[in-house]
Amino acid sequence: MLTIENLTGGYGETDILTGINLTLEAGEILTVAGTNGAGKSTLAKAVVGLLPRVNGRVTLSGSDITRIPAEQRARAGIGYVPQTANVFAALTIVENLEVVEGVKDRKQRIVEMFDLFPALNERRRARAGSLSGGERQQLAFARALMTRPDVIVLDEPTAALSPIMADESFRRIRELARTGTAVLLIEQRARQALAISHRGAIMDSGKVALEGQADGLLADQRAAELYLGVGH
Ligand SMILES: Nc1ncnc2c1ncn2[C@@H]1O[C@H](COP(=O)(O)OP(=O)(O)OP(=O)(O)O)[C@@H](O)[C@H]1O
Repeated sequence: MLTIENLTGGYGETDILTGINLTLEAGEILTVAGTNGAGKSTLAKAVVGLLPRVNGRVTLSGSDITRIPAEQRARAGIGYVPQTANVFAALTIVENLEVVEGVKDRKQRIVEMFDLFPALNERRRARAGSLSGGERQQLAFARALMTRPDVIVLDEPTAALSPIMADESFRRIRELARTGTAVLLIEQRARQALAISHRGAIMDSGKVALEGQADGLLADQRAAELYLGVGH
């Protein structure tokens, strides 16, 4: 579904990412973990088309998308929920869903989003600016799902959430993958994320330091000591 080959790039002249190779199949969850500043969000931006300078190749269902702009990638099937929630504060919840571009059978899709996120349905006429961090994150997630993306890139979706809400978010991500969506999941809660993932990649200094099956990484002593935090 998504392949990243020998990806190098950054914001200016300095490379932040170097030689990244990753693949993601339909219905698969790939967790990308790693220390602060390792380049996880930069990788997300490279995939969705928001990194100014990129070398290497990104393909979606076999098509090279490395050079196409973000809006076009979104239309081609890449959804993105950035780290700081992507919602319009002055619009209500329902209006935020109504303004997403490129949605087929919009009314039906909004009903489906409210089924998936009941908390949003309860507050559908509330302005997004008045929502809690967790609700805002759900709205950003719902907005990204409106177009039924084939691949969704989630940048720390549980960062603003309580442990209980984070559990709910992980459950939702798992369900989404079961419907065939490929999920690139960037997470600080690495152990929990790996527990719902098929595979994982651990980044360090702009490179993939370790990569493999999620259960293998969870059992890997070196990964545990260096990156996952022993006992967490
Ligand atoms: N807009 C930007 N312009 C220039 N450099 C940036 C920009 N955003 C991030 N960087 C740099 O890129 C490097 C990687 O940052 P990135 O945000 O990708 O890391 P991260 O792994 O997502 O970290 P965190 O877990 O803290 O979010 C850092 O050195 C950071 O300072």
